[in-house]
Amino acid sequence: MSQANNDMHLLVTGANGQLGQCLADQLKAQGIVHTLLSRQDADINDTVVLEKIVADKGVTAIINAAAYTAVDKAESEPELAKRINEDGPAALAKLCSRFDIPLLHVSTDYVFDGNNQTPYVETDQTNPSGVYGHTKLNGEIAVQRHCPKHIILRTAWVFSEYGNNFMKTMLRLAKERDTLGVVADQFGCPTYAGDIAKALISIAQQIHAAEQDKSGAQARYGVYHYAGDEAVSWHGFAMAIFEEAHQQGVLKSLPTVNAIATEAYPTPAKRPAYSVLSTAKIEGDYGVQPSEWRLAFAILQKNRMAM
Ligand SMILES: NC(=O)C1=CN([C@@H]2O[C@H](COP(=O)(O)OP(=O)(O)OC[C@H]3O[C@@H](n4cnc5c(N)ncnc54)[C@H](OP(=O)(O)O)[C@@H]3O)[C@@H](O)[C@H]2O)C=CC1
Ligand SMILES: Cc1cn([C@H]2C[C@H](O)[C@@H](COP(=O)(O)OP(=O)(O)O[C@H]3O[C@@H](C)C(=O)[C@@H](O)[C@H]3O)O2)c(=O)[nH]c1=O
Repeated sequence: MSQANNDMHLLVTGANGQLGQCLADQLKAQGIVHTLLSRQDADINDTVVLEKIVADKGVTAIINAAAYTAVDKAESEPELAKRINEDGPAALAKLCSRFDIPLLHVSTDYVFDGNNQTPYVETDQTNPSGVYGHTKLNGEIAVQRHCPKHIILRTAWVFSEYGNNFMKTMLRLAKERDTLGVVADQFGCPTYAGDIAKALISIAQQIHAAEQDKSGAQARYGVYHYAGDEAVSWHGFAMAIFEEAHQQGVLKSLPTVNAIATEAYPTPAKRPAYSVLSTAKIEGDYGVQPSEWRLAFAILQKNRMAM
């Protein structure tokens, strides 16, 4: 069931999530032929429905933006998290393999334990701490096992104008309270979902071109890290959010933001203390630049799109 010599047609699962909606915006803006599937349209585990869509539409690659992303809730719903983060990607990988098309799957910095002191590269040892990270890692393993033509894009600390994210939580809390406590001993790289969408589409286009290239150019598959260009603590991220929001007039006054230790903010799931991702490999192989998260954030604030 090969899809060779077709025009590119991207299928996006999880289309109502924050990454899914950014993908939809970019695909429409770039005039790329695509099909968007929300959970209501098709569950990623429902291979009968998905197989028909791939065949009928001549899909040439799938981008899986569907996931279970409630990090703390996953600790009490491990079976549901497994179904969405492991079984779903496994089903998609088998489907892509049957059609001989690439699967671009999205994963997380939470596959690492956070004990590194230098940015994580793709070959570093994984060792997730919580259910979410465990299920995401098992999803990666399933994709690698079942679909040779895979891109696993690990990203981190995602924010956007859509859905739920740390930026929106902070802006909401700043309206409700004068004082907040935010952990200052966990470090990572905020990443704008719109930039992840651009990165995924660019990779899909480059793979498609290589697959069509009769000269023998090879598509590069494997695990890639993609994240923001500057590492901060959650406290640093919160300060950046508030300062920009204040400057743009979104917040009338700055809240007091206390820098606290992880122990002072107990959560059901343990998070990595350090999950900075090196983006050197994706820059080298695909020419994709890291997310300029402060710039993206400023644009969202300026356009009043961050509330
Ligand atoms: N958010 C973050 O900070 C980070 C996210 N990531 C990864 O990035 C990817 C995108 O995350 P993000 O956009 O933030 O996630 P969201 O939670 O915003 O979106 C996930 C989407 O998946 C859908 N979904 C859930 N279960 C199924 C299912 N069984 N079948 C079809 N669709 C389903 C959800 O539908 P519904 O709305 O109906 O629940 C939701 O629309 C995920 O792989 C995530 O693990 C990586 C690092 C950081
Ligand atoms: C709301 C809040 C959170 N925190 C802390 C808790 C936690 O350590 C950190 C981040 O909190 P959140 O629960 O909002 O973020 P969290 O859900 O851990 O975000 C993660 O989501 C998943 C999907 C990923 O893949 C990760 O890359 C990462 O983005 O901030 C505070 O210290 N004070 C606060 O008021």
